[in-house]
Amino acid sequence: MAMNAVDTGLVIRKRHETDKIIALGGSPNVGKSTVFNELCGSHQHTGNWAGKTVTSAQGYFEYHQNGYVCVDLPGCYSLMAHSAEEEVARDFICSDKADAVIIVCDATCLERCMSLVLQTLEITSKVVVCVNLMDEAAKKKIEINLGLLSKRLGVPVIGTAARSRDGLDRLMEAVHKIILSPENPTIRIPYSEFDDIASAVVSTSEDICDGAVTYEDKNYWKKESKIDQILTGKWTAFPIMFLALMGIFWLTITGANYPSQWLSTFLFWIEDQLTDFFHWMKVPGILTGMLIHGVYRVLAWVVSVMLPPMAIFFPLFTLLEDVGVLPRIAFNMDKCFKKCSACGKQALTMCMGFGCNAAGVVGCRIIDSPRERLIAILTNNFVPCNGRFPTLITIISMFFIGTAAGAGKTILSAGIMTLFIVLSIAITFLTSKLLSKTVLKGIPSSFTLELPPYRKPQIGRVVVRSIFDRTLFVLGRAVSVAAPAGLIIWLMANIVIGDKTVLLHCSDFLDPFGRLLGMDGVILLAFILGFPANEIVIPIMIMTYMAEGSILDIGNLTVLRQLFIDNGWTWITAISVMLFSMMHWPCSTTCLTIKKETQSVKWTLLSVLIPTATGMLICSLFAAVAKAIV
Ligand SMILES: Nc1nc2c(ncn2[C@@H]2O[C@H](COP(=O)(O)OP(=O)(O)OP(=O)(O)O)[C@@H](O)[C@H]2O)c(=O)[nH]1
Ligand SMILES: [Mg+2]
Repeated sequence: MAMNAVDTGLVIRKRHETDKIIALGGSPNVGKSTVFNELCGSHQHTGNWAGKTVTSAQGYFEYHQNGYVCVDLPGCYSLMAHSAEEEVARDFICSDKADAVIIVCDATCLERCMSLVLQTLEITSKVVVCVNLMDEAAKKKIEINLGLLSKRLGVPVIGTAARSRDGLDRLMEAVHKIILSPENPTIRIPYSEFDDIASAVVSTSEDICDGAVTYEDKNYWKKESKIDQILTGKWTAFPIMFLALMGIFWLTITGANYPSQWLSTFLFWIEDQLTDFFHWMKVPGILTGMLIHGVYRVLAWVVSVMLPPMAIFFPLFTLLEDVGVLPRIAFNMDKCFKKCSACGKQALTMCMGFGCNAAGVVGCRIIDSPRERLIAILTNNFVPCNGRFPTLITIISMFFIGTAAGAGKTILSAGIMTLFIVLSIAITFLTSKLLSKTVLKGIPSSFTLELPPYRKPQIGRVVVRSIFDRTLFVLGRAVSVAAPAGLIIWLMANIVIGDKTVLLHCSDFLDPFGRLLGMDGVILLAFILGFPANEIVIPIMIMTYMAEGSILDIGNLTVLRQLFIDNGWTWITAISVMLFSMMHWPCSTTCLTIKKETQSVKWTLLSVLIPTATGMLICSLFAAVAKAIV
């Protein structure tokens, strides 16, 4: 059998020499990563839209005492790759690295997945076809004759419902057998022998499915198209999106309010206990200062301010993602992006950016045209990521709403937050347009955006997974940055050079620049020190202001507000900080990711320069106008 050995550049990490390698390929959004996660116990990103997996992932599991390395590949419709991530899949399937290839198909539209199966069979006979989403097919009254399909294809065809692990054992049994069997050219029943039709020998996807897939209820998509008419309708789409966004923020702000206060009360109570304990142990004052008033205090702040909103926002976002709302949002925004000569899929990468800009930047691989991909990468940072939401929420609560929670007040804060997000999206459009008129000239390419079927999410699972995989992950990263930052700030606040502390020297130096932008030197310093992670910006401001005076109960927003006001904050400062928080340099992780994705220092620098310059321009304009009015 002819096999092209393609160098895939993918390093397979086997645990034992005898481990077997399984490739998991298939069309986009058919459940490859779900199969992968269930087999390997991993937590690859899954969700109901096409193009989540953009690089391959590896996992390990044992079945019948045999070791398997499983490779989760990006989705592709055919082995004729169009985009970077499809190439990853094609190269791996075409290389001879895999001992077996599982092609995952969607049971509700099997025909569409069949051409990839046929193409793969041209390359290797070690194929197992996994017809996934059998539960959905059953709901839609689609019947599939797996035996007949297997006969026609000449390889095992196994029905699964990966999300509930149904059929995965049978799948592995088949894989195990096919790996053990000697390599045979696939013996397929030629088309001429399919029952009564005898006109052609070459089988196509249609022929393979003919008679093996029956639709009992042909109108099953009627209900979905009705929902789509509303969600993507000319007059309804944008108001619904706006309200949904506001609803998410309302739930996040309302839900996070009390837990945030409880957490901070608790964590600062611990701080007191720790201080007493250090005193009792006769630990030198400098060490107590560094560890408790430096490291611990910033950590406590990051955790109490960030954890509750994230623990609410991420599950909500994941639910929308699993139902299938994300691609509808992209569909609605397609026209706007086209007008800016950018790609409609940028809406998807923008949505990813709300979670984490670095993830959004990697997600840009789903955009085929290099020009449009660069536009999406360069503007991703305009939507505030989860590290910046808490900053925005805290400032809104402190300066515009008051700290007492009431239904009216939280709706107002959700409204303000939504307006800021709409602004950030508007700036994304403007910058995309500007880029496509200047350094990244070109006409928009066309693409097909898939609207996946609505899927019922498993709510309990979504909540648990989004808390463990996303919330704790992001929090962990923030905490690991916050600890050393706390130490550095404490040192800067306690080392005196000349007549003042290093911290004061720095903030005094930055003060004139900060004032120009409607802020002050301390705030600008906090943004600069927050380069490793945006989450620590507010804690740094608090620490710096506190290094000058001293207050005790910083867990309380009213006290905190007073601290800020005592340091000269007005509503102008508050809005300037919010604007600058949305528009300044990307965090270090995002910068590194941009460098990796673009392979270019020039584009990385530009991606720092664009939001920073925009933020400076908008903040200084706002500050000048606002001060003139007041
Ligand atoms: N009802 C049902 N849903 C499933 C099943 N398997 C996967 N899903 C859902 O289908 C959606 C897509 O699953 P993924 O595993 O992300 O699909 P993928 O093929 O890896 O997608 P890409 O990486 O984007 O190509 C997710 O929302 C899953 O929860 C299943 O057996 N039944
Ligand atoms: Mg995937």
